[in-house]
Amino acid sequence: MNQNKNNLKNYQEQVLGKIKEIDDIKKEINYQSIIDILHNLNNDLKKLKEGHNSSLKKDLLNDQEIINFEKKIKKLEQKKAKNQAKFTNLNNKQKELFKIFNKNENVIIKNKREIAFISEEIYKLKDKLNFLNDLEKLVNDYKDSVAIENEKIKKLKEDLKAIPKNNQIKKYYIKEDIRKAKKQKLNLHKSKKFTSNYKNKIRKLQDKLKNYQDFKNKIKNENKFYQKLNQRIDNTLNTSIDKKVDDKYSFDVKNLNVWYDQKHALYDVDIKIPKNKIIAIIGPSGCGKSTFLRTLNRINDNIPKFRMHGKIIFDDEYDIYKLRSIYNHYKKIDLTDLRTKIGMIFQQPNPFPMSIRKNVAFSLKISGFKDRALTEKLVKKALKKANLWDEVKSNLKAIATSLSGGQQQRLCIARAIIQQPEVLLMDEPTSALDPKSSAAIENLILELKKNYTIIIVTHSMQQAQRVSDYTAFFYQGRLIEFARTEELFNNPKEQETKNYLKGKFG
Ligand SMILES: Nc1ncnc2c1ncn2[C@@H]1O[C@H](COP(=O)(O)OP(=O)(O)OP(=O)(O)O)[C@@H](O)[C@H]1O
Repeated sequence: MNQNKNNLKNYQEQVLGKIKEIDDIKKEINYQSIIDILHNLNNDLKKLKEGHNSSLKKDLLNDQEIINFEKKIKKLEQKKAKNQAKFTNLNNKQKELFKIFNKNENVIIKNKREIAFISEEIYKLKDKLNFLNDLEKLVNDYKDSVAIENEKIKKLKEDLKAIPKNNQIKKYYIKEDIRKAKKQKLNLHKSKKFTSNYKNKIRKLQDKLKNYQDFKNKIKNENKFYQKLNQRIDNTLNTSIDKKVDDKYSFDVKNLNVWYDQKHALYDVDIKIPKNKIIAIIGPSGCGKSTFLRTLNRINDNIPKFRMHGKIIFDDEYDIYKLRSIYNHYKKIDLTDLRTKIGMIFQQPNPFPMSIRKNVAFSLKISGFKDRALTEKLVKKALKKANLWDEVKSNLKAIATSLSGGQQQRLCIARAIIQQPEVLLMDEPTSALDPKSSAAIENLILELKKNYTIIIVTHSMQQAQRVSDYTAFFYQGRLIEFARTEELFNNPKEQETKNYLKGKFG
């Protein structure tokens, strides 16, 4: 363990050393403007050389000026070479760091699997131990029983002595009782032996359990170590030359086309969805609103003959159809993780047929989270965020389907929130609800905006205007107009949008 700790420490020092090297190079070459510097140097050199040649030809420069020019050219060439070398060095070092990041990430994933496996083993062992502990209690009972049998035999022997010699029948019965008691003692002995073997086993199992628990903690700590280290690497890489994001976007959709078999459902959609805003998607029935929404967390993948072309960048970094960073091809994202970050709420509330508490805690449970106390806290927090806590706190054990439609929808929102998503996709979340419940959901959406990007498909133009910051209008599979909601409704630019708002179709 200590040896391992030292190894990890050395490894950490190595990686931190690499990070420092990169930071130093960045500082030295002012990496943000390195491309500009190289570009300018190239231009200067070109000009100087041209000037030099033409001046020589025209005989306009004296010898000293020629020497000065040549010196200047040489100096700049050296500067360029030096910067270029540093730049190349920086790129190579960053590549190395990408690789280390990826390697660490693999270890983390492997360790997580191992932790899940060990947790399962620990669970089984504890079960066995409980059973054996019960058996051990029986051993103690046996001891008492043996003592009783001994007492019985002693008493019977005394009785036997006291019986007159000629009373053979009585003697026979007492001897029979003694024989039975001895037999019983023998049985008890056998049982005792049997159970004391188990005692050994219990000890062994307890040792094994302790080893497992220690091992689990060790892996957990190791993972914390790798995660911290990768965070450091990520921070260094994320300030790399390529990545410069001023405005933050949850999605950058580029040239998206979608087909269901022969049906071309979306055409060349380009849209950037700003972070922590509410975006309404409107348009007549069948224009592709749901298709667009469902393409953002890839649940359309499940539809047979679904096909897409184009690119969707999530959170300024991940290509969601390639499942990797656009800056670092080694940095991958898992589809399940992605869907955790992009929660979805459907038209019909769909609580599971289990208690309110279990519904909200569901995702924690299936991801193997076993800390009961923390689960309770997170469930409460999610229900509070979903504005449902006060209505259900006294009866968390009630079956979720007994709630009203509006409450069920807020429960589904709590179930999505507990996964700490970054985006909530909502497909007509209020169309199955009465006006009062709809208003509660709308208020909730407005509150949630602080923490999440919300994209909401709605048939109601009033709702779009009430809740959203931006509105996208789709028509016949095309994104016709995307603008601030006020602008789109008061001053639409496109003829189709004007027609739709006037109620000419849909
Ligand atoms: N699973 C599918 N298989 C084949 N075609 C589909 C499928 N899902 C949707 N479509 C078609 O794709 C087009 C877009 O449908 P989509 O459901 O995205 O539209 P929408 O604007 O959400 O409609 P609505 O407002 O009626 O819900 C429609 O012509 C629809 O018939």
